[in-house]
Amino acid sequence: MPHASLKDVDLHYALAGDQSAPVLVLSNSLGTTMDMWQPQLAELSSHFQVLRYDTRGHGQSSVPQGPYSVAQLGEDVIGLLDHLNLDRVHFCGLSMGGITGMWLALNHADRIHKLVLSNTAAYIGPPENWTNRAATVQKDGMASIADSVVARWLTPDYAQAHAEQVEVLKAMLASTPADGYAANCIAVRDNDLRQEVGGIRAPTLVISGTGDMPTPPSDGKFLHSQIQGSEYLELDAAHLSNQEQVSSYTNALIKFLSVTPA
Ligand SMILES: O=C(O)CC1=CCC(=O)O1
Repeated sequence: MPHASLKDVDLHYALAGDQSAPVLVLSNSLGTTMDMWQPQLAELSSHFQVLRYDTRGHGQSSVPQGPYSVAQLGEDVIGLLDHLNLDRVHFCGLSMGGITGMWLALNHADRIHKLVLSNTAAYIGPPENWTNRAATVQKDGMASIADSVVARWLTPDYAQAHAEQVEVLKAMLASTPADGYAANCIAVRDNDLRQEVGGIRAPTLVISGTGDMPTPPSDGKFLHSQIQGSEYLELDAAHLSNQEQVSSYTNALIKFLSVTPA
């Protein structure tokens, strides 16, 4: 799959779907790759030109020297859009991907048409958790956190019934470069958009998971309360709600992104 050589990073990306359809960018969460969107890919590609990419430090993208900032993650998206001559796009990000989306909608409002903020928060504390997690993976490797982190991505009942999917997610996390993961932990740690998200003007859908512990519904409701005219959807899921509630998640995206605002 192609790479875009940007200022200080090579971004691995994939573009699928009808070239005349609106572009929808999908942005992955911390410790996953663009493959996290596999459950949505076929259906979304029949409505949109779907652009997925591996956030810097993840998957097959390069791992520039860290720590990173959310501004860097956002500028990577702008670099990728420029590289592909894409002017204005829909953007859906989950967790860290959602933070990137908030930053883009605030700092490059002219490039973002509609925004989906999924299982995310304007601020994910406490900071010491991120500092400790970054230090742990650099000392003990990614495998050392795989069980505890993935346990929070899916509800216990769902995980028990989908053991194979759990293993795929653990392998995805474990194969993330430790330096890249740690550098992104610091980007999440240092991000606080609570005072700014009220400035988002893009039509926005906020998606939460009832059983999401890292970014609980209270975080999604905060975003909904701050972003004028936003819509709110809560799914019966944990953090990776797109994996656990595949059809509800995909249908919600298609419905929201396809409606023309009055
Ligand atoms: O993996 C986690 O711990 C939850 C999470 C926070 C930011 C993100 O992208 O995932």
